[in-house]
Amino acid sequence: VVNGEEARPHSWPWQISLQYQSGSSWRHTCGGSIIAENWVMTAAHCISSGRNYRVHVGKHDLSTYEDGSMTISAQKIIEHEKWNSIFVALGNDIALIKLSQPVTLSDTVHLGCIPPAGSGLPNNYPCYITGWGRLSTGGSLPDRLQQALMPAVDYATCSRSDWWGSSVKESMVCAGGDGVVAGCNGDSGGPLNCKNTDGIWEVHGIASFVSGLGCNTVRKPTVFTRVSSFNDWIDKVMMNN
Ligand SMILES: CC(C)c1ccc(NC(=O)[C@H](Cc2ccccc2)NC(=O)[C@H](CCCC[NH3+])NC(=O)C(F)(F)F)cc1
Repeated sequence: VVNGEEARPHSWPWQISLQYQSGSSWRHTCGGSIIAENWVMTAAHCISSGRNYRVHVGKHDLSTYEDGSMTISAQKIIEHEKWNSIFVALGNDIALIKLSQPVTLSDTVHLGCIPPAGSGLPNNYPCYITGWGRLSTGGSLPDRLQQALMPAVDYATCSRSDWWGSSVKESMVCAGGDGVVAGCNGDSGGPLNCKNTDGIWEVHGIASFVSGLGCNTVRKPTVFTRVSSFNDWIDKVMMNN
């Protein structure tokens, strides 16, 4: 997250770190959200075939051991069947990870809420991006979870030609774009958190892409997979696996 701040520890208890095995150690590669005791939602572009993945839950500082945190291996990873890594602009950048064992819910490990199917966000609706992604374009990765207020940008604005144009679809959610705050590499797969009118936090987005010109590029908001376009797919996958 570029130009964010350190989150209060465990204030986003559905946020996970997706890690892959690199030799004898494990590396953070993406964020994700716990949506059921044995399911994590992330971005399809986070998944590379031939890699071994595990999920780290209940974490704040990735560099230390933290009581109540757990690492759980991925038993099965299902990418959206219409995801095409060559054409990110087509969307469907969503994957579900079935965990080898259910998480133990606690005050540092909670489920994230999926918004109602089809629910949208008005322009400028306040949301937060969270993640352990780069602190600047090409910059360093933080140890501690970052957050940033990133107002939603409606489709009418985000699809303007001087914004994302036709690269953005209605199955995506845009946020930010002020040239200051942004998601960045390593935030991929993580949540866009928005509090609904009942005061409940919902995971409205899965971080998908930012501008190749740089993470915080003005009029190039961070683009998220719109979770409320995939309620049926999510239900189907969890029922059938
Ligand atoms: C829609 C299509 C034209 C499109 C495809 C990809 C991009 N962007 C990118 O690929 C930029 C490149 C980059 C590298 C380094 C620093 C900053 C930006 N990276 C990203 O957007 C990365 C990884 C996406 C991989 C998609 N295959 N995503 C992110 O950083 C995040 F957190 F926003 F999700 C932008 C547009």
